[in-house]
Amino acid sequence: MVGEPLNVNEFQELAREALPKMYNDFYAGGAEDQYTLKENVEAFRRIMIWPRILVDVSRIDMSTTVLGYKISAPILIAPTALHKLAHPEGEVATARAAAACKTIMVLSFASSCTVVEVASSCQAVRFFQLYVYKQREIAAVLVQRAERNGYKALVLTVDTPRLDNGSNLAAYANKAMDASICWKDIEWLKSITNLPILIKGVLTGEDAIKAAEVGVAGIMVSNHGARQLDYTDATINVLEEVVHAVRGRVPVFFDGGVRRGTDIFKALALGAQAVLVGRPVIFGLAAKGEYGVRQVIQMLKDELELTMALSGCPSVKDITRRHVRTERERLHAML
Ligand SMILES: Cc1cc2nc3c(=O)[nH]c(=O)nc-3n(C[C@H](O)[C@H](O)[C@H](O)COP(=O)(O)O)c2cc1C
Ligand SMILES: CCCCCCC(=O)C(=O)O
Repeated sequence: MVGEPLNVNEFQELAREALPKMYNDFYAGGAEDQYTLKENVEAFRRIMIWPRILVDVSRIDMSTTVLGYKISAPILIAPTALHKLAHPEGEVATARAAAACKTIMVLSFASSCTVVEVASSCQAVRFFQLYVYKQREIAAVLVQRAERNGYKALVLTVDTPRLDNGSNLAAYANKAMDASICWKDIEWLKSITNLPILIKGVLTGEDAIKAAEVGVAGIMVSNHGARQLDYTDATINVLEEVVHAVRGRVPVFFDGGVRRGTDIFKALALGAQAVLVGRPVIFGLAAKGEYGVRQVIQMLKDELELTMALSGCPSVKDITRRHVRTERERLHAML
């Protein structure tokens, strides 16, 4: 590739050129046939935007709040493992980019920089993503360390009772992590922390209702970037079911396949409070370190701002369900 990347997708090619094949495969790949990996992106393309005209869009305000923390735009950094494979500065560089962009980074449990290194690298709101060891006392130590170091929420990832990529990391995780975790364990987690708990990996209305009932502070609709169970539906296709089931009791966040500002607009229109971005951040980091992550987030912000202006939405609150039509709705309208 020659020249500067023009959009987030072009960072994937830059990362492929920069990384050893094994690392790139780890970051870019999905589970098995990679059907859901493709669908996470493709499903966005089947949702159309219905713009409104003659609205004053001379000023666009993308800011929003997540668990009470103000951020510049509804775009968070998803937890992803092992950033030092992408760049020697690893998660510290990603955290600095998040701070510069005034957004929140969710630090992966499998971070290659320590919780303390990342916390002391810059001022920003950070959340900590958790997998639970069979030895619960280790989980308690990790949670309390995150709390002591100023992380503001726990993100419990629940779609990984087993990891599915055949790597040594997966073998280790399968041995060490607790596949018996179930709904009652949310009570246990609440008993060892004062932090709000978000649950990541919800894909059905039924589970969203249970999550709201056990008192989580937020729900993340996610299929783990299509790295776990192949042939789950694209996350954008299940978002609305979750939003309806939750009935506003807790905020719903979204990830999977977000590559354009229009994708973010569509997710917000379907009820997400904010989106999280996984691979594009790693691709930015691999291509250009901290600056690359900043560029990726800035591109998404610029695209979202343009989409809002052209759709007649001066603030994120103005983005409504009426601003998008799903494929099903368009087919239905033909009858
Ligand atoms: C290389 C890689 C590593 C990941 N590691 C984690 C992890 O450690 N914890 C976790 O909860 N999710 C992990 N995820 C899933 C992301 O948090 C997120 O759900 C997903 O990447 C979103 O999809 P996207 O990559 O299409 O944006 C990982 C994803 C990738 C691509
Ligand atoms: C104990 C390490 C677990 C690493 C899991 C990384 C991950 O979630 C991924 O998708 O890769």
